[in-house]
Amino acid sequence: MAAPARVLVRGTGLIGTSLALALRDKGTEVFLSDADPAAARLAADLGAGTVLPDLRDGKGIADVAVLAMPPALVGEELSFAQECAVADLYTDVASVKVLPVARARALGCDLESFVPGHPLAGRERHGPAAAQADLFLGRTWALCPLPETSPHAMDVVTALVVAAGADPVVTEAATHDRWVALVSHAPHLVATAMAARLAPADIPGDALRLAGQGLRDVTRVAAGDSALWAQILSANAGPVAEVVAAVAQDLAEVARLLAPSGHTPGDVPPSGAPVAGEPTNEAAGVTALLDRGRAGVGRIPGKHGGQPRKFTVVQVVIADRPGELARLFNAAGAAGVNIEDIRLEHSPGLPVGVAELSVRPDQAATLLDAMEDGGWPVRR
Ligand SMILES: NC(=O)c1ccc[n+]([C@@H]2O[C@H](COP(=O)([O-])OP(=O)(O)OC[C@H]3O[C@@H](n4cnc5c(N)ncnc54)[C@H](O)[C@@H]3O)[C@@H](O)[C@H]2O)c1
Ligand SMILES: O=C(O)C(=O)C[C@]1(C(=O)O)C=C[C@@H](O)C=C1
Repeated sequence: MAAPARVLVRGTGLIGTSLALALRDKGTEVFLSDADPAAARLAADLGAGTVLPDLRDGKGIADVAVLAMPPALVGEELSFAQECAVADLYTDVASVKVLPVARARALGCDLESFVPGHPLAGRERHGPAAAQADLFLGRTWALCPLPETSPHAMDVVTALVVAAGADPVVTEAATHDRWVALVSHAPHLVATAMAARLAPADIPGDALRLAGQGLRDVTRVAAGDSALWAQILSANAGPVAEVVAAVAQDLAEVARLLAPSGHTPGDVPPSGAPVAGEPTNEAAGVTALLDRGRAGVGRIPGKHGGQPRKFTVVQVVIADRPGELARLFNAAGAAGVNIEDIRLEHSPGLPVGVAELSVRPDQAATLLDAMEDGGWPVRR
């Protein structure tokens, strides 16, 4: 089935605007609406569609309306959108499913036309400016039809998800929430707990200058929006608490193994105690957890191949001095290469960093040549 011809995105933040951009790429006519008019305007300025200032003026404007606001508001917004009859069918993108479904049911929404959904793709940034047209490429998108959901609604919303580049997976709302507790919500808390150790009062001197990619990988998602995550975690409290307790148990056990009784880390070991590096029962316990961890990583689909992206990333080493990025952009422009996105990997205090430039795959070789000609070290 082809992508729906007309889609209304209500809530034009990171997810709503990313979806709007992806659907526009496929020729869908997209209407944008947000409780914050500036967010809808910015999404429109980014090329995501046309602003619909008031839902009450949008009767019949879309085939599908996508609700992309925080989870606790989805029920009310579904009820309002259906009252305005803005679309034939409705879906949402909230990170939890039981709560919005219960709210929609309690409010007497029409559930035949509603397909609860959740893209398993996102970023630690929010708002329309963080949107990416290829955010959903190759990612899983959970669809949780209710007993009342019509097969037609499922077909059309599935076509929307496929048009966005994602891979639909059908599951039931409560099962979805249990699974995402393990694969998304608890991981967010674990990253947060680690990042919280980096508070200024706990950091000796310049310790963070030694931070490499490991710390960045482990803590990236902890930069997410606290208000949104507080809602997600409280809406999925039971399943998340279970996973976090199990992780805490593993960590407590390792802490116990690494700090044998009577010997706190940093002390001189008591005489007769094994010398660091000597194999011990404790080391075997730690290794067992490390092995379980390695096996777990191996089970994550796509982890090794990476997610397919629409753009090729070119890495360029740049000096940390004023005007360097401008020089880089000018050189790319002079070579006729359009930079679609940029990310800087840079450790504070170091004289160089790495600019990761996303470009269309057919422009990558030209950019690499231009960078080399300009004297920048590149990674081929
Ligand atoms: N951030 C992620 O990584 C991610 C991934 C998958 C799903 N989600 C889900 O997507 C939804 C949106 O998250 P986001 O990251 O795009 O957040 P965001 O903050 O970037 O965007 C949310 C937008 O909703 C608008 N909004 C708030 N209340 C509204 C209302 N009552 N009516 C209309 N608009 C309203 C806000 O003004 C904002 O523009 C959430 O339900 C979240 O759980 C987020
Ligand atoms: O990659 C990120 O930054 C995310 O936070 C994405 C992520 C995830 O855990 O995978 C987070 C919450 C969403 O509901 C879906 C996706």
